[in-house]
Amino acid sequence: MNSPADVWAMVLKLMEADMTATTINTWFDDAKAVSLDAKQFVLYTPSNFKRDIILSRYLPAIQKALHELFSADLDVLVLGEGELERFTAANQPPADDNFLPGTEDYTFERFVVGSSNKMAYAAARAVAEKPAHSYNPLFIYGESGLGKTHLLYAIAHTIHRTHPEFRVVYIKGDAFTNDLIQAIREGRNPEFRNKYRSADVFLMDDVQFIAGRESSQEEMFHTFNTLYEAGRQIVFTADRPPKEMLRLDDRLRTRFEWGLPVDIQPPDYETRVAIIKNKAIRRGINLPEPVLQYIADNITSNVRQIEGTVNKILAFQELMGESVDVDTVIRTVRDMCKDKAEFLPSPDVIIEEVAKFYNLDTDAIRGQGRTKDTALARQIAMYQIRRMTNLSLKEIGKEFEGRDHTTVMHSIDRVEKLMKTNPEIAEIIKDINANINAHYDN
Ligand SMILES: Nc1ncnc2c1ncn2[C@@H]1O[C@H](COP(=O)(O)OP(=O)(O)OP(=O)(O)O)[C@@H](O)[C@H]1O
Repeated sequence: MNSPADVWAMVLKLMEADMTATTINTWFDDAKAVSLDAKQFVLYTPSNFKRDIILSRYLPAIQKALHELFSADLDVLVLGEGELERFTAANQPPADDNFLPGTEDYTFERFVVGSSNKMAYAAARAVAEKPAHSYNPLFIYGESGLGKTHLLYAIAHTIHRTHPEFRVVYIKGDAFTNDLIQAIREGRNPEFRNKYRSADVFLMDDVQFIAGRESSQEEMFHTFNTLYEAGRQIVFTADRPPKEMLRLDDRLRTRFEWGLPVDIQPPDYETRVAIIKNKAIRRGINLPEPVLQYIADNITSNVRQIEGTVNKILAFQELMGESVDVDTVIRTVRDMCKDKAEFLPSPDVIIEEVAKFYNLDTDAIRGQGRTKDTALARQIAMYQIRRMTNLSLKEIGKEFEGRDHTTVMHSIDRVEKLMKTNPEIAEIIKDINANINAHYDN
């Protein structure tokens, strides 16, 4: 079935036969199709004056065009200023739990608190217990795998339990961007807006992904204002504080800083021990003290990695049915570290991530695409492959339809220079880097 926007484009085309282009431009330039079903077609124009003219003069023409398209008589509803929000709210499908993250593991009770995360934990709890009372927005930042998503889910679950009537919207920054692109493509902008702007609690994970993306930032700005003015709770997480998001709009940056920015640091030794104990005990296993200490001493920066190690050891213990000794643990931990050191991303993944970042096709990057963006994306991809793999210049050239090794060298040179003079490029490369590494997180 065609989208309402497609149908509206066809209606305009049909009406062109009976109307001048000026008439169409004057009365329909900012009209947008809102919805279409078997009985009704809904149109919106931001001006009440235009709505009245459309209704009094052009309704029969629209109905006639629709009849030609569908061989059926459809009701036509034309919405004016302020009516769109009411219409979408009234016609919205009942709030479902799709927006609510599924996992029950991520609760406050299962979050181990230590000096590195106690501020973030306390702020998240305060927000969950009294939404929109204390910190709004709450902005939690820190490196990957330190518990930001865990806290966000915990907020979602707590509020869902205490206020089942609240609409809790959870979305990742990149999913927001994708959703927006799709909504624009399908002419579903009002639906998109309504989905996010009608939230009682709005949780956005990894908001850094919207930085540098114009339409996402624009949408976020209005979403933020609507929610904030309506007194709704907003929480963001990101891998860095707002002031370090160089490609973020200033007006968003200031808003992100309005409430409480709070960081999560890598856990200290005591917290690491507590996390390991906690994960083991929940699986009904008591790890001997030296084992705990060995893991806590050697896996230091990332809770996700600690979890991975503990899971491996517990699986081993469950399989063998006996208590693990320190030697086995040492071998497991060494293997984990060795895997890390020896792992090299593949050129395919690197090119794929650069392409995704620039919204390009991988073929365009590998091949002959000549736009400014494609050329820069290609140079960045070459630079990243050189930096992240062991490939020679010649081998890198082969990845790009057999380009010469001097071309590769010049590209890498150019990116290195750009990184020194243009902080935005340095930031973009950092982002792409993180996305590439995310493929290999365990
Ligand atoms: N303090 C903690 N207590 C218990 N588990 C934790 C703690 N911190 C993190 N974890 C666990 O570590 C894993 C990684 O955490 P999480 O996904 O929340 O990280 P993140 O900061 O959102 O990372 P990313 O930025 O990569 O999404 C999860 O399984 C989470 O439950």
